[in-house]
Amino acid sequence: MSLAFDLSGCLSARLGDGALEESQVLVKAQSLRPALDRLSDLRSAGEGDPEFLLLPDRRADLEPARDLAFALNEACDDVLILGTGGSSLGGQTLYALADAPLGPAHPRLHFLDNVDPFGFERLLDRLDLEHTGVVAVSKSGGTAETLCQFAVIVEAMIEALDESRLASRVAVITEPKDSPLAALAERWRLPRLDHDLGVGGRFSVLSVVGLLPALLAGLDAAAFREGAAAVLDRALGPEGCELASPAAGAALAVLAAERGYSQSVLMPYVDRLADFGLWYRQLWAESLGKHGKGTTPIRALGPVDQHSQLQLYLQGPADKLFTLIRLETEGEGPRVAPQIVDDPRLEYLAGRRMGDLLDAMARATAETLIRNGKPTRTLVLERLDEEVLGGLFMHFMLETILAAELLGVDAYDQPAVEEGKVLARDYLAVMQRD
Ligand SMILES: O=P(O)(O)OC[C@H]1O[C@](O)(CO)[C@@H](O)[C@@H]1O
Repeated sequence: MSLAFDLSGCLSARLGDGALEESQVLVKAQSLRPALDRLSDLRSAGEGDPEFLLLPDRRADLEPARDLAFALNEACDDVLILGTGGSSLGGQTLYALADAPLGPAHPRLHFLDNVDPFGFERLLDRLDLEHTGVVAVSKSGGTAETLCQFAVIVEAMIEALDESRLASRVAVITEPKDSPLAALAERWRLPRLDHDLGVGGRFSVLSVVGLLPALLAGLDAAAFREGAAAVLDRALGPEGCELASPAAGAALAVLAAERGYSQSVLMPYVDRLADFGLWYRQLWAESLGKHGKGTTPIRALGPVDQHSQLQLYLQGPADKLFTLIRLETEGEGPRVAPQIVDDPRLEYLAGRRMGDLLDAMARATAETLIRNGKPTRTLVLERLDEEVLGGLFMHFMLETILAAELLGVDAYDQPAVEEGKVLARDYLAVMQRD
């Protein structure tokens, strides 16, 4: 499995004089060779940082996750996945791949990643807690929003089920060390999966953090890792600096940023990848946005955002680098019956399939962006399944850490977000308790 990213729409051959030359991108990508070799050595050694690179080759950690998924599947019609940022977005993206509704064999998953009491209480009111499971995910075990959700739900579950049955419905994924969430799990002897110590939240999608929700939805967890492994093999091997590689994607983003392209739009034409854009947004933003560096990730969805954002993309500031992802859908989906649209003005639609329209829209937008001089990278997928999605995750994680390498920033920390967290606690401290 390989992902054929096409960068030609970002280069002078298509965009004209003044645009980036292919050779510039390739030279920059080549400068990442030592970094790629380091990552390759790490993978061969089977240990070291960044540990997320080792996940595609692991299987043993999936066994306890399968057991937990099986137990929750047996007991629950609904499972709430509590957590935020990297503890939620990967799972949400994987879940979007599952066919919904999933049928009696699998529970409905609800990803609660916010603390707006309105939506929270509305969902809780609708659930039958007797048949509801909860998985709280937090790498640090100390995130206020997740702990607040957890405390509220545990109390409701104790009331509905009795404390003695809590461990049959509530589980936790957190690092194997002391934390407020770990202590609560210990207090009620809740089942617990380890969040790998060396895997950052936004790099955790291929760990049990993303794969437990996938297993709950009946997806093939190992296949995600196989797809990621295939991308990794190629990215770290002799083809690692060719134009379609993550190294070239990183080089392109950094070179484009130097020319004022300070925003990066990811626009899939696939509903099932709508959440992928949210996952990518955190990955790119938190990993690169430091010391005045980084570019702003923008999540779009085609064709719907053609009718909302495209005007700006075409005639607004020339500051955006585009990545369009399309799935081959020509000839697929429901057909527009010619007898219903027997109006000459609709002749272009008569007898066409919905997938024809989607495909035509995606191709037309890519071409229009390029004709208007907007650097546009495209990826055409022949299919979308666990293997391909696993490969996409790995491609973008590699692209991100390689861009960090070029920018000279640490891809794995997010020091600036702490300030607001501390201030929020100060505000809470002076609020009245009832
Ligand atoms: O998994 P945790 O520790 O609850 O953190 C959730 C998210 O919060 C952040 O630390 C940012 O506040 C993200 O990096 C992380 O994905």
